[in-house]
Amino acid sequence: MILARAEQATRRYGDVIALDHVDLEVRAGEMVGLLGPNGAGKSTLLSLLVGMRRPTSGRVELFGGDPRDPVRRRRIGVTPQETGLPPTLRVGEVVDFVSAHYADPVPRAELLGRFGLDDLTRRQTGGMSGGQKRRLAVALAFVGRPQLVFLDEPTTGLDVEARHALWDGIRSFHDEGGTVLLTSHYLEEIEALAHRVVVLGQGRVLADDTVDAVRGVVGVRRVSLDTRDDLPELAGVVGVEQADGRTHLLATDADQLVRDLVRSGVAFSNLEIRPTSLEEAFLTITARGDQPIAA
Ligand SMILES: Nc1ncnc2c1ncn2[C@@H]1O[C@H](COP(=O)(O)OP(=O)(O)OP(=O)(O)O)[C@@H](O)[C@H]1O
Repeated sequence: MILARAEQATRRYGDVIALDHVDLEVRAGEMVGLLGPNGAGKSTLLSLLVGMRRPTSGRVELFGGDPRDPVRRRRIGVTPQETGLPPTLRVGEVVDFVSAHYADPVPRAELLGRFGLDDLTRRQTGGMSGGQKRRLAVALAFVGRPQLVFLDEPTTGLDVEARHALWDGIRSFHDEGGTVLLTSHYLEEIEALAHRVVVLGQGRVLADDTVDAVRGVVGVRRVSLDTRDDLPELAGVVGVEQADGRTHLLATDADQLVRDLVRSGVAFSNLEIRPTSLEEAFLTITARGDQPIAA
């Protein structure tokens, strides 16, 4: 069952094309990661799907109908990128206020416990750390027992421990059958949580596939070596890095690169070839910009 859908959705802000004919389907039970650099259009896509903005052209659907319909919106949970919590209200009061909008909200203690906030029930939100506020903002997306949750960069500003606590909260929702669409700049976050990744670049879908497949499609390998020589122009090299006294080349065809290196007469040692991380694959895809690599 498709819970949210964009069909050829385009959104302009004046001259800026934030989304350019985007197709996306989110099915029940999925956890989908939306990846893309700053300005790729991730937040805009979420704002269309949750009914906060309308597409300039194309269609968006939530539970098979108009996302602006309050009946549909009551079945979703949202954490926007920026959250404003009333600073003088206590954490418990904020939760109670949001809960009051739903027929069967998650009990306060259970919700706060799930996100590691149970000690803070009586704290005014103005006295919370940035990370604590972020956890509360994410927790609030779950209070109405939503079927589908949209999280825009949920763990921005969190330290490692808080990030893991939040991942656990998101995972437990998903394990119980919930559906999640999340954006992130943390590529390890998508990898840790989601099986499917949609890569956006300059408003277009560059890839929509499993995390493994995206890596496979890109097929970039990291070729590392020690050399004192200047390297010649080498075909298929999409990135060069110097780190720890070694030279690292990101290559679309590592075998060919090694043959070219040997042929070039460059003196090198300690050659090592390994698969790239998702981050490297992602940078390669977005650098290619205009070439969609997967349907
Ligand atoms: N309200 C607006 N008015 C004008 N331009 C906007 C507006 N909102 C977004 N944009 C532009 O639309 C493009 C997409 O922005 P969007 O915020 O959707 O990207 P994003 O992928 O979420 O970026 P980030 O990772 O930085 O949050 C950008 O070029 C941005 O400057």
